Amino acid sequence: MTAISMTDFGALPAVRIEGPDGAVAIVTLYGAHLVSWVTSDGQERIFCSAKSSLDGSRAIRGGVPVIFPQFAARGNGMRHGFARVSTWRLGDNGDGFAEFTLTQAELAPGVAAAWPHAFSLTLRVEVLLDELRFVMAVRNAGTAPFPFSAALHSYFMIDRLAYTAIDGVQEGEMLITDKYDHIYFGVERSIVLRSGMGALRLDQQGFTDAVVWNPGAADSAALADMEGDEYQHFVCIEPALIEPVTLEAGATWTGRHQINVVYA
Ligand SMILES: O=P(O)(O)OC[C@H]1O[C@@H](O)[C@H](O)[C@@H](O)[C@@H]1O
Repeated sequence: MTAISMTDFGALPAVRIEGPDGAVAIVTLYGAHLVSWVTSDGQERIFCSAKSSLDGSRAIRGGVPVIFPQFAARGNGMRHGFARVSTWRLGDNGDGFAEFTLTQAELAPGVAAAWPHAFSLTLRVEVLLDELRFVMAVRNAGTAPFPFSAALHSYFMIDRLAYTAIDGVQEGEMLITDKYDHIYFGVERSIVLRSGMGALRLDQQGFTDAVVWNPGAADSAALADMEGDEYQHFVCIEPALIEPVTLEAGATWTGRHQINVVYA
């Protein structure tokens, strides 16, 4: 059985997507936020903080936040955009996949007034054999162009930072021991994340850049929604479109991200 069903994650309504090999992903309607991906070997691959709000009062800390239409504080709007704090609608769905949609109509009135563009955002989440696949599409449904940035701010679970290496973002293997926050522009290769929990291969199309982030001990202690040494147990590797792209009226931009389990 590879169907989808409704569930809860904390106080948030969510969609459970089961793949052909028994892998399961959970996506909350709040943010179209993937909060869990358990592969067929029973291993959780995605980090979510034990202190995260799970009631829609603020963005979820962990999972795969959808960043749109602004990256971080690079603009005058809401930090990392409004998509992660808006409630999306469940759209087309079937065996092993679900699509989520957000348009101007779903936005809180203040948010819609601050970003007055007719848009349609779709996120397709598909659970395949040892693979998680995202397709994010932004459509300009209005009559004038608008600029946007986008990212899938993926928090990957690792056992410890010290046992973790990232390949494919720079020359040679990259190691993180504490705070790290860097944008790699023009990523063209597969990225491989290796940790004591095995390896994941990350591929992206449409997203031109990748952000690698970990808050380290000091910044993590300052985050109200992260506890203790949790920063040791994730690394964010985010397919991103950092420099705003102008989308013409009627046009659609598509970004894709595939995460594959790599067996040695
Ligand atoms: O705390 P937020 O808004 O979820 O942002 C987390 C991090 O997101 C990353 O994408 C940024 O590069 C970091 O600078 C930022 O701290």
